[in-house]
Amino acid sequence: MSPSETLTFNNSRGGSTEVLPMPLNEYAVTSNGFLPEEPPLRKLPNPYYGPWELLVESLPNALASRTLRDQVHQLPILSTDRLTAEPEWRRACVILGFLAHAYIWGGDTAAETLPPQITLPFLAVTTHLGTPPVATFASLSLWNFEIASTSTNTASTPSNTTPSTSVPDRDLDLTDPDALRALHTFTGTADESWFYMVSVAMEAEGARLLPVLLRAMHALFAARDQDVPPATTTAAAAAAVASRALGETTACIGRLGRLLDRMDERCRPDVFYHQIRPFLAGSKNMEAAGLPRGVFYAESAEGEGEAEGKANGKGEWRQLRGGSNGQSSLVQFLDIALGVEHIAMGSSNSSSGGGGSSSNSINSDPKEGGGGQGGKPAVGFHEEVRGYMPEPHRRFLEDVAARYPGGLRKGVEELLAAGGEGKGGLGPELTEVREAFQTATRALAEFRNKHLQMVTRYIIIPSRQQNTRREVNLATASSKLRASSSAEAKETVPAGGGELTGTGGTALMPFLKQTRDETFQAGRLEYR
Ligand code: HEM
Repeated sequence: MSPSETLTFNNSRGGSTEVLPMPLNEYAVTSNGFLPEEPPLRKLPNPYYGPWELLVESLPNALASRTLRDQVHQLPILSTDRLTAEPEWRRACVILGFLAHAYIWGGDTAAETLPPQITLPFLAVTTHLGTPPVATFASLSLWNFEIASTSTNTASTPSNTTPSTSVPDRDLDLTDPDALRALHTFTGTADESWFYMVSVAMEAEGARLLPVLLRAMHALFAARDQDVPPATTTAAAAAAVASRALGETTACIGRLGRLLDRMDERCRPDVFYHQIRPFLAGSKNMEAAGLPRGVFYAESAEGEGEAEGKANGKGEWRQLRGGSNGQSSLVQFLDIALGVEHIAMGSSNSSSGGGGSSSNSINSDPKEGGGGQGGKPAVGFHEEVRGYMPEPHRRFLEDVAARYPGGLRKGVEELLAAGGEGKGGLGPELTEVREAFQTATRALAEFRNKHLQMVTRYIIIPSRQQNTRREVNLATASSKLRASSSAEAKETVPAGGGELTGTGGTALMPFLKQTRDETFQAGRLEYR
């Protein structure tokens, strides 16, 4: 399809039909952006799945009483044959993601083997949805919310009276985290629900930018592709569309930042670090937490002995990242649209100056972890975590990037190159679009700065406080020693020494600072 062709997108909110350059509904992108159009199912309708529902409903109690693993062993191995519509598959993914992480991290030591009661259906469900078999941003946040204010399922409502779906209400404002509640948590705390719901509200807030930025990229690329002299009304009109879109982007990123600030209202840093975060951990780079080989996904009862070297039953060792907001498609969309480029840490092009893959590298293969070595090309965090997004969202990002390479940065640079000073033509429009672009990239970089400060409050500072809990979990495991002499790394040293890492072994602060700096960098246009 050429850039000038358009397809329609039926925006069910308000019933209006917008003309957009890409068919968003083919990418499971809705009027709520990467969130589903309707609130997620609160219960699988087929009573066959009752045993899963019962267990996930009582998850915090089962974890607190240390009975979760026994209860999982008593589950029947359920087939996915009775899942029909997409919301049911997503609901199953939410349930199994919570059960899997609760099973692995809900004991005195980490469980090296995931039993077939979880593994078999989880593999089938995640194959269907195109995600790895692990809790992801999608299963923890995008598909795990309900409307608190209109819901009949209050905390005191027994689960057997819970209706199978939330009440759809098109006027509901998903951008208000006060109106939302997580369907499931590990800890049963309001802190954990708030942590997920702030993210949902941000996704809803950012949803409006998807059509706006697509139209702007479309306008600039279409103007460029028209074989006409630079200083035309087409180019001027395109510059005006882009300026407006960038203005909206700046305002929206400001609102995203204000939502991020609201995290502190109900999610306490010590609760996050010591109680919630341990359950979000994955199985990659988790040697210190007792998972040197990752987790064995047993596909038969015999396979359960594999971790102890007892049997050669069916199954597979997997090393996967844990759930992280870093898997948000919205932020990656903003990067693509603004032309922000992230270089894999440790690759030779790295702006942080590293050469080749290093021990602090966040490079890895999405399925196996630890890549970027042994001659394999370096894969950066952002590229890697695309493998943790639902398949249609990943495809959407890839298609947008392929269709508009370099995004608005490239589009604006080309306008400036073609119609810049001394070439006549687009004077004020050019100045306006250049400034709008620079303001928008600065807003995104400042958003990342805010996020950095949040990581300091929620991870760095609590990591320096003594953990009195006896579980082996990410809170303790992530503080493992990492050889590093850089000044930045020293800032991140926790109480016992060493460098803090993210959910997939990321050298945390250097990585986040590099990501922020690359965002600022995009604002330094090649043509001024
Ligand atoms: C208590 C709140 C939060 C903490 C402690 C936190 C922590 C982290 C950590 C440790 C990473 C490094 C990568 C990883 O380990 O997966 C990360 C990355 C990231 N986080 Fe957060 N995060 C928080 C909230 C959020 C929210 C609400 C968003 C909403 C979009 C977000 C977006 C991102 C993004 C996009 C990345 C990837 C790096 C980038 O592109 O800038 N985070 N975060």
